[in-house]
Amino acid sequence: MTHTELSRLLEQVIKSVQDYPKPGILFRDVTSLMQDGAAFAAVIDHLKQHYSGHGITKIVGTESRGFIFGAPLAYAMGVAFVPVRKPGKLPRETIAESYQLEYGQDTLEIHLDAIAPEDKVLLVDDLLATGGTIDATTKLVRRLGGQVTDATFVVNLPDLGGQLRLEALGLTIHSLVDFPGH
Ligand SMILES: O=P(O)(O)OC[C@H]1O[C@H](OP(=O)(O)OP(=O)(O)O)[C@H](O)[C@@H]1O
Ligand SMILES: Nc1ncnc2[nH]cnc12
Repeated sequence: MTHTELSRLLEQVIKSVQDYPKPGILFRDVTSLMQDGAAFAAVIDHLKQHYSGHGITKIVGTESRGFIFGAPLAYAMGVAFVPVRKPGKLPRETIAESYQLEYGQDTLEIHLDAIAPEDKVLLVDDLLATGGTIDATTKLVRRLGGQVTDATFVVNLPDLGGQLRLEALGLTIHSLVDFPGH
């Protein structure tokens, strides 16, 4: 399946919910994509192919929807998966970064021993909005000495500016479908 064909499929299977979780937010719901096994597999297969030969050693996925795409991609690529979690969820020693969301503020944590300096890390999340989540995740991985050059998303909301924000951090962004507006 080409990137264009996959984009068209994702436009059809990802449902939109007006005013969730707050008035004014148009929520792009990837659970409707996961309910379609062929579409879910097409996403993972595409990303595996896209990143083959990039020398990726670890995938970092951000709680919670980043786990849904990051873990199967890590399995498919035969590399490690590292979860970045919301506060107080990781049992061993962590470092933390706070960030702004489209609809709130939060903190993310990573285990101190999860990244080694030689690691080449791919960041995975379901959706790119303002970029705050992956900005914070990039900082966590870089503080541990990991190399981060790429981040991938199923959905990009280009009008929220996340892609430009992450490109300013030196990341190359690959996303599968763009939805205009907020
Ligand atoms: O680009 P940003 O403006 O940071 O927004 C995108 C982030 O927001 C959502 O996660 P959320 O924090 O709602 O958590 P969830 O995955 O646990 O639902 C989404 O899954 C991304 O991680
Ligand atoms: N509009 C949106 N839809 C789904 N998840 C989101 N995370 C941040 N903004 C979002």
